[in-house]
Amino acid sequence: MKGLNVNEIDETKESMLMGSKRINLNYYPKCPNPELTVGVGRHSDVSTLKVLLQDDIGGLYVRNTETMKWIHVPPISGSLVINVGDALQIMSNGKYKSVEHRVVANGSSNRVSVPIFVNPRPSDVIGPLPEVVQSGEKLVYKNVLYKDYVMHFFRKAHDGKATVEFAKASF
Ligand SMILES: O=C(O)CCC(=O)C(=O)O
Ligand SMILES: [Fe+2]
Repeated sequence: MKGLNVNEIDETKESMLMGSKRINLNYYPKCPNPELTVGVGRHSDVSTLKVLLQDDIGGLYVRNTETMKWIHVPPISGSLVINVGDALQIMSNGKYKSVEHRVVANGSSNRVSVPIFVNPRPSDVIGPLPEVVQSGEKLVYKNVLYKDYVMHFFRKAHDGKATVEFAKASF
């Protein structure tokens, strides 16, 4: 938060940054032809942050934004993978970028993943934090009701980093 000029987290900010949590339970049965199927299609998470305890199976890929190449996250059992999500991209006015990722099933093992999503509350209106834009920088994102943002994400198929366009400022 220091990198965003935020030195104090009051109740409103606490709610916007971490007012609700969600846990997903993902099961990827072993798949004889992983290249012919989709584990989880490419997307960014709608959360502020996501925390995922790793096992030794692997299958999570993240996208390098410069080369656009997919990088396999090395499965280090017991380590935590922490992803920036769209809510933090919006609140940081684009300084922190949510990571595009996808999941490929494994050819020889079943895999279970249990990501923990730390989110704003559904009733929070999120937008670039005042501390981030106090120097007068251009607003890249507008204020959106977080519930509307999440509904927009779930109404469509996964489509990479397109969800965050919903919160793009249009002026
Ligand atoms: O299973 C994984 O490694 C990640 C799953 C995921 O991206 C998600 O649940 O949003
Ligand atoms: Fe995800």
